[in-house]
Amino acid sequence: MTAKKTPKMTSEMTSEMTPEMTPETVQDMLNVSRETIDKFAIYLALLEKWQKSVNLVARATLDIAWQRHILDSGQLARYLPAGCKTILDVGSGAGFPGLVLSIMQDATVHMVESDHKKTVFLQTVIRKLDLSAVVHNERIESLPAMVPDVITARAFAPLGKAITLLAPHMRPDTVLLLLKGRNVEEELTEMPDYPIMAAVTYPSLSDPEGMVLQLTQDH
Ligand SMILES: C[S@@+](CC[C@H](N)C(=O)[O-])C[C@H]1O[C@@H](n2cnc3c(N)ncnc32)[C@H](O)[C@@H]1O
Repeated sequence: MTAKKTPKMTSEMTSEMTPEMTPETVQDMLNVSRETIDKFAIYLALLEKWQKSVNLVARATLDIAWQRHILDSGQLARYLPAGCKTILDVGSGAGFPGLVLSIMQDATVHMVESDHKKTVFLQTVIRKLDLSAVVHNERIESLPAMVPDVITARAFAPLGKAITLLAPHMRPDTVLLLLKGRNVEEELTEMPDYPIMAAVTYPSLSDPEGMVLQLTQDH
């Protein structure tokens, strides 16, 4: 590990947030096919069905799932590096953003989730949609090093803790894409001693207070 460098912060793009989002609006914003939207619809129908017996997401978000879960997760696709083949999604929960990216992308998505019931749900969606995704029912702390092209996470851990836990899985060109809240700048000042040199934030397309945080490393 080398000395910590002050992250460079830049802010790009304007929010395209709109109220009452329909699947068609999300299709336009994510620039995906009708077939992809149909797969999202099957996924959300399974989520709604399973939510009756397993607490997968906050109940209040089910009515706004296209915006809160599909768009929120799917917006990360535009920040994936060209040729991205492997994604590690940590603390996947009900599959946000990991399963959404798996539906959208020609990449293998590894999802790490410590809760057994949630992993059974993830496996069910993977089978139903025949996705190229793998579920690891364990804590990230005990997962053998994965060194993927990209690591993603939403609502997993504060930035400092997340980087410490993810460090064993990062090679020099691994990109981190994290969905964060409005306190992201505060969290950036608390980063551990790790050679991350550039932090770029993008306003969220789905959440007026949210941010996409892209972290790349010193080579
Ligand atoms: C707040 S939920 C977020 C789930 C999903 N990413 C989302 O945004 O909807 C955090 C998830 O991370 C899982 N989790 C927490 N600590 C973990 C760890 N150390 N390793 C793997 N999974 C973990 C929890 O079981 C939970 O499902």
